Amino acid sequence: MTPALRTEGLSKAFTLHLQGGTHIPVLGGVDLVVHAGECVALWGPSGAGKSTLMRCLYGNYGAGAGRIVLRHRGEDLDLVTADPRAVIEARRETLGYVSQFLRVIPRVATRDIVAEPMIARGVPKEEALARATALLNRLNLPERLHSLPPATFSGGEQQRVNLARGFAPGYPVLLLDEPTASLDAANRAIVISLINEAKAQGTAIVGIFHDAEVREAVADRLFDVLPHQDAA
Ligand SMILES: Nc1ncnc2c1ncn2[C@@H]1O[C@H](COP(=O)(O)OP(=O)(O)OP(=O)(O)O)[C@@H](O)[C@H]1O
Repeated sequence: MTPALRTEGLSKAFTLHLQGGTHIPVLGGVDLVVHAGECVALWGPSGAGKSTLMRCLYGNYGAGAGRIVLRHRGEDLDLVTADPRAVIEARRETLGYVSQFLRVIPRVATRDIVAEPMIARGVPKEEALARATALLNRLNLPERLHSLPPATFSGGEQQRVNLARGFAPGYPVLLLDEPTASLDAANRAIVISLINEAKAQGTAIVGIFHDAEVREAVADRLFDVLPHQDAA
């Protein structure tokens, strides 16, 4: 089976230009393979490079070497060399990302923030808004908050808005960076259900789950992210 997402020899280092060009190697030769319907949890000590790998997978960080191959529209797309427009299109159609923190857009209502990626994928506005409302309700976000911008929401409320926005479109590949970090037990259980339902529908998931209970409930396997040998 063709993987939904894979990396081949992915390396990433940071160069601190304001610190005399200090070179910090983080990822070295990472070969990650994720298939449709499975959830792979990134695993490794603090500082090993899990978040860095996640950001590379979404194309937020350029790679130093190697390939990041996404199955997009039935073909392989190398996110490392792809044209920026192709990356944007892949994010719209194929690759979703739920980061830990919501990037708040001023004055835009929560319901619209959640509906926006669905509308961008061609879902009619009314249907997108209805799906947004249903998912926000499922995540226990009080209905009185749906029409407000989330700037003043609590950390857990903002995380649930982010989760609704990431899960609603049904991306074939979903990246989850600590999706339950700010949530209580009841909402964590709902997120576990959402992840397992997405897997059952064929979504390939890569996640960072510091919460052992969540990780054990959703992850099919762990992928070791090792501290770079030059960094030891
Ligand atoms: N933008 C950056 N510039 C310079 N160094 C960075 C940058 N981002 C991350 N690093 C460094 O890369 C290393 C890996 O960081 P990263 O956040 O990916 O680790 P992590 O495995 O996710 O850790 P944690 O489990 O603590 O969140 C760290 O040593 C960090 O200092």
